[in-house]
Amino acid sequence: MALDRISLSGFRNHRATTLDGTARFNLLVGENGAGKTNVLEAISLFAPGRGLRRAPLAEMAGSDGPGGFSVGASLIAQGEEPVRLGTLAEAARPGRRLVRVNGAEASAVSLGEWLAISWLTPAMDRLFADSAGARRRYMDRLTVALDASHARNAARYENALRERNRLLSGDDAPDPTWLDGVETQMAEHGAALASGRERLVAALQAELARLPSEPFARPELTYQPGGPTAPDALRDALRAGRPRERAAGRTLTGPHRDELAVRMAGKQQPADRCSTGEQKAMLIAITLAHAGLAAQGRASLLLLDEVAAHLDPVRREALFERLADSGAQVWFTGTESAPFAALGADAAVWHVTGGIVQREG
Ligand SMILES: Nc1ncnc2c1ncn2[C@@H]1O[C@H](COP(=O)(O)OP(=O)(O)OP(=O)(O)O)[C@@H](O)[C@H]1O
Repeated sequence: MALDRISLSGFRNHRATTLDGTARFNLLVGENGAGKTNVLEAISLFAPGRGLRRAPLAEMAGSDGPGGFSVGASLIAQGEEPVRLGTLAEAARPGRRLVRVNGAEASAVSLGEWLAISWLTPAMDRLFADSAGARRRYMDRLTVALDASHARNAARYENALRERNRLLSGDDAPDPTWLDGVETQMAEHGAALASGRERLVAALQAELARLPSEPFARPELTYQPGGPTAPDALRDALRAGRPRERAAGRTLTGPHRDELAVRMAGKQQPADRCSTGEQKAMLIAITLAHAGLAAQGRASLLLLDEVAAHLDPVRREALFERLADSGAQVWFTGTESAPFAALGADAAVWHVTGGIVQREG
């Protein structure tokens, strides 16, 4: 299964772009600022959530258009009717993204029944050095691709956490009955959130352990919970922590303090102290492991923004081999096509210039 026809209308600098007859490997080539990443971002909207740049919808609407956008695609599976997928934002309904499957309105979460999308972008290069919050968001994004209900657990926990922090930081002493109710919510959704992250990291770790550690540095991942992970234990910890947390004015235990610890296999130092190239190699390894886990009989898409051109020839070839084994439909961006020559006839080359896309040949 793969996306066959993709169309962008009023999306950033793409007024009306259609990519017809996409291939197993697709290379978007063009100068800086041409609109290559914009195509990847549009495709990423077929995953539940905020897309590859985490941008607000209004920002994605073309600045010279009416203030909305639409992205459509057809998904083909051998011997079956194509499935038409669409997502759009309308100027009249700010902040709301509509999803359509075969013309009928659907939820963003339902897109996960059809597609699993993984991506790697230059913005993720700082993931290991960034704040723990960035790694929590990363864990959540990867978990949602495996289990869409994780997004609901995360949102409900966040809401309850915000409410508890509001109560703790108020001028008046918080009402204990109100706190009881909020903590029960936090315990239920927080335990589900923690268990989703824990399962993700265990599954990724198992997948990574099967891969050779050459030529891509293999990361070792550990999930470090920010509090008890069982509902009762979390509720007890929250209750016991009330005096201290009232003094601090915020909640100090729970999955909002989780951490994803990463180090390179065979090295003791944490990932943020590894070289830039080693960090990139570990990110590639995690992305490929995740794509392998996420596929589960669905169409698997990998969006690799400016990845291949930064690899040396040995690693680039190894990446292409692993991608060929993965079964995923792959979308690369690059400023030139030469680094992708080894993909040969399996790759479609799409030239992007000022928001206009043309297929080579
Ligand atoms: N809402 C918008 N409306 C119109 N144009 C936009 C909008 N948002 C971004 N752009 C334009 O899109 C272009 C950037 O596109 P994109 O990030 O896809 O470039 P790219 O080809 O990936 O470049 P690079 O190789 O530098 O990463 C810029 O020219 C920017 O001005």
